[in-house]
Amino acid sequence: MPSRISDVFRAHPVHLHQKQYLDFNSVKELPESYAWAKFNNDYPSSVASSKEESVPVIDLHHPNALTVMGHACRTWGVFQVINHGVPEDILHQSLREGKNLFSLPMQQKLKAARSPGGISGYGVARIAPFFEKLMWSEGFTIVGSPLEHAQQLWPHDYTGFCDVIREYKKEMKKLAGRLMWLVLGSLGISKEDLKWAGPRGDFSGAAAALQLNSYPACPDPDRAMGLGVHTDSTLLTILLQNNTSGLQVLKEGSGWINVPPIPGALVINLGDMLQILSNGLYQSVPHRAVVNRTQQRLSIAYLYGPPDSVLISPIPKLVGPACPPIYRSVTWTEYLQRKAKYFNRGLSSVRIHATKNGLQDVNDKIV
Ligand SMILES: O=C(O)CCC(=O)C(=O)O
Ligand SMILES: [Fe+2]
Repeated sequence: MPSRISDVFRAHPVHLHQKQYLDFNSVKELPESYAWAKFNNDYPSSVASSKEESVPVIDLHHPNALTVMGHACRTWGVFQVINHGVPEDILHQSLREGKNLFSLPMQQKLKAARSPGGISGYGVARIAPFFEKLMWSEGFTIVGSPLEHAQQLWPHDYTGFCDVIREYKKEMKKLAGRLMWLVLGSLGISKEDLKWAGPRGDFSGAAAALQLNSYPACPDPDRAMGLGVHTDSTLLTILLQNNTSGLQVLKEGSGWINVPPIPGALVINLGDMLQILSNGLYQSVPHRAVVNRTQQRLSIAYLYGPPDSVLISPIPKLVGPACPPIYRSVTWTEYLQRKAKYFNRGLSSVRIHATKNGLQDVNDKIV
């Protein structure tokens, strides 16, 4: 069982899959192009963790929330939050809209297909080219207004979807700003230390995308993979999952740990930009999604990053002679381009003390 991150994150060669849209519901047997098991040991049934460890659950109303969050960020890079202030109604409505979307006939979904080189729309996971086998999932990405794609999906009835998505994004933006100050506060960082958070410190210029994911029931779940291991390129990601398990995080020394759905809770992942900002004190968490035989799993990821063109570098307060900056400054736009090219070596590609070839494996992460 690989329990070290370095054992799992191999350099994935790039695979140019024929663009494949599988109508998952019509498939009775796992197609060979989706069977991961024979090709490496990074498939679900080979790597279940035997340890009884669980991702911290943080009550945002608790007076100790900041301290507990600091510990969770240092040791896990992921936690769940409850009492987060987002109305349960809007969580349910968003999942329902996601379910409706993925239930549409394939030819309808393809009307809103992500164009080559495009960002928004329906399609396979963006990280697919870095894996040899295809993933048992479909996705829908929303950047900016959902209107154009919603009109393609539901020409006569798109306002319901748009209203819910707009409301959801508004709630997520508010929560993400709050979480940022808790995470940064746990490092001793205050509003004066981060000018790009804006004059009110509300991260008004922050950039974000919404990623809806569907993992259909799978005829051979032990040999399939919903979403391959990756870290998010974000500052942080707020993830809503329906009542079906599937998300797993990789914990150094422990292996894959399930992140079970808790009704009303949201999962928070730290991303690569926060690792840069915190000079490696807080690390982005490798995660993946596995599938099951009987139930469709849905998730909605709010991918939250800094304003596109702001140069992000380790916060000056966190560097000094004893801990020099590990990363050079980089905008989110540049970082996303690097991630699209180098994938799991994205962070290493902006390290200041890089190896001779300019790159290090992502897992030479600072511990
Ligand atoms: O579906 C999940 O639980 C994970 C989704 C995810 O990691 C992503 O969209 O980046
Ligand atoms: Fe992710």
